[in-house]
Amino acid sequence: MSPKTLYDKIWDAHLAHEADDGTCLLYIDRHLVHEVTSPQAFEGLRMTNRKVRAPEKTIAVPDHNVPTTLDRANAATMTEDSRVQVEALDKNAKDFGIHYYPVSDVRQGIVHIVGPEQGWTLPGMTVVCGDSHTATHGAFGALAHGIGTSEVEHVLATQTLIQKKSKNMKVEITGKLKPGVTAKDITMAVIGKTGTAGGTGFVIEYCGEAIRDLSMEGRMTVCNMAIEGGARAGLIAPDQTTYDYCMGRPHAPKGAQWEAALDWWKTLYSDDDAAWDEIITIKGEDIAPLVTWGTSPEDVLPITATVPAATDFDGGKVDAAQRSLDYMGLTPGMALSDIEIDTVFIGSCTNGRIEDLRAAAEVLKGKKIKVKRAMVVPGSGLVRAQAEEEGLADIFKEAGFEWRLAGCSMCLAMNPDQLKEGERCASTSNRNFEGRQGYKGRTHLVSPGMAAAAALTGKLTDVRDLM
Ligand SMILES: CC(C)[C@H](C(=O)O)[C@@H](O)C(=O)O
Ligand code: SF4
Repeated sequence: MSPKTLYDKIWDAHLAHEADDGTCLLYIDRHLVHEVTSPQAFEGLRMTNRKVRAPEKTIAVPDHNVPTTLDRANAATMTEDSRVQVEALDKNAKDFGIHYYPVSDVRQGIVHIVGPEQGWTLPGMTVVCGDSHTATHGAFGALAHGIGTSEVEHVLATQTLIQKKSKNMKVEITGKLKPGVTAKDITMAVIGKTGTAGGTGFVIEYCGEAIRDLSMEGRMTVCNMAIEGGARAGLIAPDQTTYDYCMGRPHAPKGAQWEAALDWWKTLYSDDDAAWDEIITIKGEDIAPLVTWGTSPEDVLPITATVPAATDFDGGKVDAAQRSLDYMGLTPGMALSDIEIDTVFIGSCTNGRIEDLRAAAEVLKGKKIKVKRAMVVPGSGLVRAQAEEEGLADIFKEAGFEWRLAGCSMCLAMNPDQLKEGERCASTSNRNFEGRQGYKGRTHLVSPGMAAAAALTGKLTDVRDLM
């Protein structure tokens, strides 16, 4: 047998049909659904009198539009558009008989946090969702693709996805990370190196000692941002860390089925002599705590650096860099650590898991924030409950953070949590595009520890100075 990458193995195991032009039909094991990209898909089924092909493999949860304040059960806190989308999901879930975690359920949260938490996402699976950050699930060694609304309809109706095979890229992070450096810094460092288009046409497998050393939470953070690097998916081969995370989850296999699953999962790695179309290597010890200065996730610099000048960039990027600097209101040459922040957001499918909250709480313990507004939005109701049990919620509240209910929140301006014009935010989310967190809002992407540090000083701050 010819050697294969992990991607090749999962692909081959799910290939239902291949046409002469290379167009393939992949079988889909899990279809995750949220309120924004699904209403028309369900409407399409209704209009043609079709059912959901595999309701037992289809899981829905509202997350993007839902308010995160304690009074959210009161629909008046939602805009009309949001209310319509969430109500449509309530109805569609019921009418089509799919698994559903409504807003009132403690298990509700961001779809990419709920799926793994409930044991829906498992190694070797194909996972899709009408959402680009579906890449997150690759942390389990699952082939996870973000899809568009017409594809959502196709998967609902057929449980298959039309795809062309991507190329294989290996991203190796060698050695150990330095203190204060996290999974978020790894994934930002990769995008800083490859650029937002570097992954185009590829599925990336992350490997190396620094990746192996990460918890599942950290691995999800890394794969989450594969999409910001342009990749079709991100993957990490499953190992004992993965099995330990999955074991005992509500929808993970049990008993003999667990043993059988484990036998298959243990075959899920890239063979030593597998062929790679591209290989990128970064030394773990070279990665510093990073921040973004511009309006693209590739605009990363170590917190110890200064704001660049547009002329520092190659011809093609000069105009974009100037526009970024103007939008962000920054002067070249100023220290990144002198940039004043008015809002801090800790949450999102990148960094809204329990370990992220622990990392932020560690920095905040016994201290008070200096920023105007800071909020922690746990990625799910269960993350929230666990953080309360561990005393993290008290640390956040005593420091001056708002302690919210689960949802996408200020990761994107689709719900009431938004930046005002000109406001500047240190955010643990994954996109710093213009207007992403609110009209004319300014976003600096950072790790949870760095977000906490910024909250304490009122400026972008090197978390290592507070450790
Ligand atoms: C709303 C949704 C389609 C979108 C995505 O696909 O990623 C959102 O989750 C985002 O992060 O921008
Ligand atoms: S948390 Fe942000 S990135 Fe993740 S799904 Fe929600 S809006 Fe998209």
